[in-house]
Order: sequence, then C-alpha cells, then structure tokens
Amino acid sequence: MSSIAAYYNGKTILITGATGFMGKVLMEKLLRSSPDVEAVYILVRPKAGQSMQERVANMVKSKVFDRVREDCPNFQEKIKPINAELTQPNLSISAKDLQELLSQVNVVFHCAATVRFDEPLKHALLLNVMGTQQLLSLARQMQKLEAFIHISTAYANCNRRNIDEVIYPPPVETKKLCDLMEWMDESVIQEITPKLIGDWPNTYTYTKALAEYLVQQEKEHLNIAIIRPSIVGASWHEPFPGWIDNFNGASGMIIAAGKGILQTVKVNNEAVADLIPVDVVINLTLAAGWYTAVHRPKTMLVYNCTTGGINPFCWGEIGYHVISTFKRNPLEQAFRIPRAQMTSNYLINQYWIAVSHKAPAMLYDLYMRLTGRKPRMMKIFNRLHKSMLLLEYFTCQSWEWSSENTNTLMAQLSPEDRRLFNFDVRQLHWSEYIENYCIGAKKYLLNEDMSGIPAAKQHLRKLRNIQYAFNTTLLVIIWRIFIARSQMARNIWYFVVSLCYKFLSYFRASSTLRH
Ligand SMILES: CCCCCCCCCCCCCCCC(=O)SCCNC(=O)CCNC(=O)[C@H](O)C(C)(C)COP(=O)(O)OP(=O)(O)OC[C@H]1O[C@@H](n2cnc3c(N)ncnc32)[C@H](O)[C@@H]1OP(=O)(O)O
Ligand SMILES: NC(=O)C1=CN([C@@H]2O[C@H](COP(=O)(O)OP(=O)(O)OC[C@H]3O[C@@H](n4cnc5c(N)ncnc54)[C@H](OP(=O)(O)O)[C@@H]3O)[C@@H](O)[C@H]2O)C=CC1
Repeated sequence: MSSIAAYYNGKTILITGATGFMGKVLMEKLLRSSPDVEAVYILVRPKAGQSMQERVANMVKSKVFDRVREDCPNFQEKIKPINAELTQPNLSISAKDLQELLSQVNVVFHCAATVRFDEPLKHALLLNVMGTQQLLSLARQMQKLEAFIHISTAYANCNRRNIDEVIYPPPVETKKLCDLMEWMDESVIQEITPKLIGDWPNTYTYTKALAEYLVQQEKEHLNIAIIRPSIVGASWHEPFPGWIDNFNGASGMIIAAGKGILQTVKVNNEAVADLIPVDVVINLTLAAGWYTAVHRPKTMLVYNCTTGGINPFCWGEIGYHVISTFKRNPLEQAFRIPRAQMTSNYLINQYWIAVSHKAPAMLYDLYMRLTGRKPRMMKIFNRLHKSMLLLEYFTCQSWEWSSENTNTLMAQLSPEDRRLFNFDVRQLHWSEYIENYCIGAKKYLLNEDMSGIPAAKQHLRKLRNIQYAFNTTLLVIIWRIFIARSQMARNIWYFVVSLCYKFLSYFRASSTLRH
C-alpha cells in the first residue's frame, strides 16, 4: 500500500486556492488516492455574482473530477467549503468556522495567490504576503497541525541565475513596505512600483519572494515545506493527459499560435523552456506533505520543481512541436495558418509584428468595417502584444535550479509511491507531452470537439488559398508599379520574358524533332 495515500486517509486537510488551476488538481488527486480522507476544507470566496455554495457546486461538476466521480461517487461529501477572503482581516472567516478549522486541520496546502504579472503592488502584497502571514498565524493556533505546505514559484528569485533550494534574503523589510502601502496614494504607488521591485520583473514574483521569507520565519513554530514550481502546464497523465483550464503561463500563447493569431514571438530559441506538468507539481506537493508530517525534517525544506536541469527542452523546440501539432489537429475558425517566427532579435521581431500581426489585423478590420461589422482584430493584437511584453523576460533567458531536496525525497519513496505519486521528470517525453498539451487546450479549454478536425483542416486549406491569391496579387501589383517607374526594371522584365520565350520555343522545337 502507498504510504503517502495511507497517510492522508483519516486526515483533515485545508486547501487555499482550491478553485484555481493547481488547487483543483490537488483536491482531485487527494480525494482519488486517499478516499478515506476525513475532510477537505477549502477556503472559497463568492465571485462574479456567485455565492460560495454555487461556485463549489459548479466546480465539483467539472470534467477534472470525472475520474474521482467514477471511483467514489460521493466524493463531494468530503469537501467542506469555508467562506473566506484572504485579503481581509482574519481572512473573513466566521468564528464558528474558525473554531472548526483550529480544532480539526492536520495539513495545510496554501495555493491561493494572485498570479497576474500586472497586479497593482498593493493588492499583490495584500494577498500574496499579508494573506500568507494571516494564514500562518492561523496555522500556529491549529491544535492538530502536522504540516504546512506553501506553494511558491521557481521565479521568486528570478533576479538570480542559479537558484538553490534555500531562502534568499528578502529585497525589503516586509513590515516597512506594508506600512508604506497603508498611507500612500494608489497612483503614487503605481508610479514608484518599478523602483520598489528593482530587479524583479513584476509584482507577482516580487511578492512571492517576500512571502517565502515570511514563511521561513515560522519554521521554529511549524512544520513547513515550500514547493517552487516553474511554468506550470497541462497535466502529463492525471486526471487526463493534457488537462488544462486556464490561459496562464504558456497556455494562452500556445492557443494564440494554434488560432493563427500569434505569428511571431520574442524568444531565445536556445533558452530552456522550464515547463512543468501540473500533475507532477501536485504529486511532489502531496509527497512533501507526507514527508514533512511523518519524518519531520530538522530544517525547513524547499523543493525546486523544475525540468530544465534534468530533462531540458528549449523554446525553439516547443514552438516547432506546437505548430506541427496544430497543423495535424487544427483549432476551429483559425484566423491564419499556424506559423511562428521565434527570434530574440528586437528589430526582426518588430518587423514580423508589423508584417504578420498588424498588417493582417488592419486589413481584416477594414473588411469588417466595409461589411458593416464591428472591427475587433486590432484590439485582440494590442492585448496580445501587451501579454507578450510581460512574458518575454521569461522566454529570453535561462535559469538553473538545483533539485537535491526533490531528488532526495524521490529516493525516500517506496516503489509504489514513486509510481502513484510520480514526479520524476526524466521520464517526460516532450514531443508527446506538447502534443497532448495542445490537444488538451483544444478539448478542455476551448471546448472544441475532436470530430470537428476535418472541417478545421478544410478551413486551413481555404486560408492557404486566400493567402496564395493575396500574395500573388500583391506581387503583381508591386511589380507593375515598379515597371511603370523604372527603365531598369522594364529592361530586366523584357529580358526575363524573352528568355522564357526562347526557352519555350527551344523546348517545343526539340520535342517536335524527337517525334
Ligand atoms: C509557438 C508558441 C510557443 C509559445 C511560446 C511563448 C510562451 C511564453 C510563455 C511564458 C510563460 C512565462 C511564465 C512565467 C512563470 C510563472 O510564474 S507562470 C504563472 C504566473 N502567471 C501567469 O502566467 C499569468 C500571466 N498573465 C497575466 O498576468 C495577464 O493575463 C496578462 C498577461 C497581464 C494579460 O492580462 P489581460 O490583457 O487583462 O488579459 P486576461 O485578463 O488575462 O484575459 C482576458 C480574457 O481573455 C481570456 N484569454 C486570455 N488568453 C486567451 C487566449 N489566448 N485565447 C482566448 N482567450 C484568452 C482570459 O481567459 C480572460 O477571459 P475572462 O476571464 O475575462 O472571461
Ligand atoms: N500557474 C503557474 O504557472 C504557477 C503557479 N504557481 C503558484 O501556484 C499557486 C496556484 O496557482 P494557480 O492555481 O495557477 O493559480 P490560479 O490563479 O488558477 O488560482 C488562484 C487561486 O487563489 C484564489 N484566490 C485569489 N485571490 C483570493 C482571495 N483574495 N481570497 C481567497 N482566495 C483567493 C483563487 O480563488 P478564486 O477562484 O476565487 O479567484 C484561486 O483559487 C500560486 O501560489 C502560484 O503562485 C507557481 C508557479 C507557476
């Protein structure tokens, strides 16, 4: 029997961020592998006009729980939602709920965070740092707590090239920064944010670095481990190959490439693309929870959860596999044929943006206007360019993460645990993974049926014909203008035409002689 699965049976778990991408996969795996888990408390806030109860009811119906639904049809009875808002004092948890949590919880998995790169500093700080601090002080009061697992990011220390499994000194004293945020005007904060975050590319990675330091400060009082995943992508195997439900990380760009919208992207083709499948991260998280609770390591362990050092794959190779998969399995109603110019050269990239993004968008919008419809392509491209600008920091350079703690943990697992909670990325076959990623994005994110592929291929053929016709017309027009204006161009043109004519006459004469 798996020790990890056995450990969670009978335990009470608290998960923050359970409605998010990783939280859902964590909850699913936990409920499926340890069906006798006592209860899984999840902190959920009402959102977009939906109450907490409505959100949870919708969530448990989602595809991600299909496997667990089959194995244990009453799995949702184990899920106990708690109304909470991590940015509010005491997390906005009612006194009754709080008592229940403090007396019951054995393991905390803290996944909630804002992952947006453009989040205003104040809000990122409130949620990623102060929210974590509040949760830690709650955890200190939990009577039966055995482990606290904090999900950070491998890019929390992206201002360094080599990142070990240690906590680095924080860029600033958190308390001072929080005090500043309290009295300073929002617009001033916005203005000084680049100065405050310094070497960090965005408020997300900066606040995750601050949160790591806070977590470490609790190591004397709590049994803690930190997991640092790199760019979390679609699942490798579980619950289904290619399962994905949001546009974060590389997913949005992959889909934009499949739709033929993204035709050029600024990347260093040789830089390592440190993608990590979501199920690998979750297996490591559950294994680390078990190890922290059962073996109680003397020091707080940080686990870098990355692929680059073990099984590297470059952005250039990702681009190649994404495009070839989408040519074989096209997305519906593509804007253009999938193709990707990938370069780290600013000028070349700007050229391709003008030629293959802006020009087609303008032409398309003109066509929409002429046919009495609302233009929308330029707006989509402006949004895409904004996203590309925020992501290029991660696609134009490489980092090296050490993974000793992760490897040591793997060595501690029984063969059964290693099979059920596999996080050995040496076995990852990239081309197969990328293919499943693209198909998963098509099926689970865009809700496209695989039976629509012949029609999508037909649509691509139509786009190819339109493109050929357009290019030929353009070439003829340019040439006609050129000939009309330049004597030299005319001479070249007559020379080429007479050469062709002579060649044809010779060919015809020699074939007549042969007969
Ligand atoms: C050949 C190709 C190779 C690929 C080669 C490049 C890969 C390049 C990856 C680098 C990856 C670095 C990753 C760093 C390492 C971490 O730490 S990964 C995790 C960290 N967080 C993230 O990835 C989040 C990054 N995203 C953001 O911060 C924000 O989305 C951005 C980029 C600022 C854009 O903000 P925005 O313009 O306001 O757009 P956003 O609100 O996100 O989306 C608006 C709507 O469009 C939808 N949407 C977004 N994208 C799409 C899409 N593509 N299609 C359809 N709908 C979409 C959204 O679902 C959303 O819908 P609603 O929720 O409004 O209904
Ligand atoms: N995705 C990735 O590529 C990576 C993620 N990580 C880390 O993994 C963790 C999970 O990320 P991921 O699942 O992708 O993120 P998601 O954005 O999918 O999920 C974030 C979760 O946090 C919750 N949350 C956000 N704000 C609040 C709030 N104010 N109060 C309560 N809950 C809140 C969200 O709830 P709601 O549904 O209500 O919005 C959601 O459940 C994060 O800590 C992130 O930093 C690390 C590396 C890469």
